[in-house]
Amino acid sequence: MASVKPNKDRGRYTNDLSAVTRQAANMLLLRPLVWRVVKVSVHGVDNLDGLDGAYVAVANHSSHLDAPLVFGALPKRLSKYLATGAAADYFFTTWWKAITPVLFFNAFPVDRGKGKSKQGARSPRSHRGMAGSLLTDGVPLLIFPEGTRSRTGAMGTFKPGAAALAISRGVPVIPIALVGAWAAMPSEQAGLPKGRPPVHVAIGHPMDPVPGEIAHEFSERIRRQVIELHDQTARAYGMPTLDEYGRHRALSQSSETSRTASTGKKSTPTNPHRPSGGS
Ligand SMILES: CCCCCCCCCCCCCCCC(=O)OC[C@@H](O)COP(=O)(O)O
Repeated sequence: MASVKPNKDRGRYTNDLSAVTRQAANMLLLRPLVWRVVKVSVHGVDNLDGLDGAYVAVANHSSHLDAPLVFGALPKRLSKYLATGAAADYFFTTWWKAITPVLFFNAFPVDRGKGKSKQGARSPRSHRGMAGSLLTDGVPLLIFPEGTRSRTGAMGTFKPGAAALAISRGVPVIPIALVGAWAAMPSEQAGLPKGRPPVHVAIGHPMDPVPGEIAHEFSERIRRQVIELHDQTARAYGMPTLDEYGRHRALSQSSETSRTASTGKKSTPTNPHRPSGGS
């Protein structure tokens, strides 16, 4: 059963001193670093005029730049207490892996059903209820509903949890599309982006569930809105749309199938925005 103890475990997410320190660390350290290694353009901040109180921000996930991009793009009044859902099996296995997401992004653990459950350790399902409790406390959430970074640039399916949370707590969803983040820093790349590639953060109008809408339906509507924001921006700046990434993946898969059949060797996905043979 859930082992979240309300005040002990959640107090730090609403702590004022932590919030001010986090904002300063983001504004003075991480934002300048990220804005230096990629050329960031933010669109649609006006769509958030008048938005107050808790919300769920939902974005496509393609790189480790994604959380810093969202924190750096949102107005300060909205990012102050923002807490980011981070994979428990990836970021919360040791204190040193948790330190960056917790200090900069107010991260809370999300279970993906992965990871080993050692005796005495938290089970892979022990953080259930945490996100809902934070929203109830008035803490806005940043959730990447794909649950994993894109390996190809295309967008994956959305888990309906973010939509379900917004419905159950009666808060709006802010749809956000991150364009160019995969090309800038794909998951297999160890270092920082090279050549200051362009990245766009497109923020949409807050979305409310319509009466009677169930989580899967709302989630699908949010996903379509993220795709729309992504592709409108991508077309405007001559960058690949999600469909183009999807087609490229399909082509690579079919050419890989024929290559594997003839050579027995496997290849990794290529980046349609990079010269072939580039690192
Ligand atoms: C300029 C470089 C700046 C680098 C900052 C690094 C900060 C990384 C912390 C981000 C924490 C946000 C959590 C994102 C949501 C999440 O946890 O997604 C899972 C993946 O992510 C890792 O799993 P996977 O994609 O499956 O390998």
